[in-house]
Amino acid sequence: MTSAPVDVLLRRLDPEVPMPDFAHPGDAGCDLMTTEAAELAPGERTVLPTGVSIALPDGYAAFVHPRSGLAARCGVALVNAPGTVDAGYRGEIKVIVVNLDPYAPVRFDRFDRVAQLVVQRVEKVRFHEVAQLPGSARATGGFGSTGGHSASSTGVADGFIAAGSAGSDQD
Ligand SMILES: O=c1ccn([C@H]2C[C@H](O)[C@@H](COP(=O)(O)OP(=O)(O)OP(=O)(O)O)O2)c(=O)[nH]1
Ligand SMILES: [Mg+2]
Repeated sequence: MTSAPVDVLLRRLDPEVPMPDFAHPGDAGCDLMTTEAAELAPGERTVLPTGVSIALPDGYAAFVHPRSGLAARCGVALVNAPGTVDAGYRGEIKVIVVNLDPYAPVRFDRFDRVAQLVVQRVEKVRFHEVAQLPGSARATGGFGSTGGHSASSTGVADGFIAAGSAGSDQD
């Protein structure tokens, strides 16, 4: 059984940009296109405009995800993946791309599909401060506490995580 689609208002800021579309029934994401051509050197990043803005219903958010084909073929990633589009955001949806290929530049032409947008229901949350959290089987274990992999990066193994990055383990 398929559920009824969620209605999302969409404004085209570029009159020539095609409407976002789902390639197949059941696809989670619809592709976002860049309205500006760009070329990125290895390691370079930029913010690409998509020519669309949306109004999501209350209780929803949209997430800007990478496209796996671009990632596999060209090493293109989204710096903030997944980007979060808040229900109240009325500005142009933008895509923050980075060329992770160490050697080859990557070129985007106008209307190339650069990312995909996934609309999801999100819970409303209220925080209640407590002195102690209820116990759980995992407790404070994380960051590889269950083992099962042998990969290691010199930086992390030697403790060279930049000061100010997340990761203090308070309980
Ligand atoms: O990939 C993205 C991520 C965000 N946005 C837009 C929609 C989102 O609602 C707004 C703010 O995003 P976010 O909260 O991630 O950025 P911030 O740096 O926290 O900005 P702000 O202080 O405006 O919340 O920017 C995009 O267009 N593309
Ligand atoms: Mg924010």
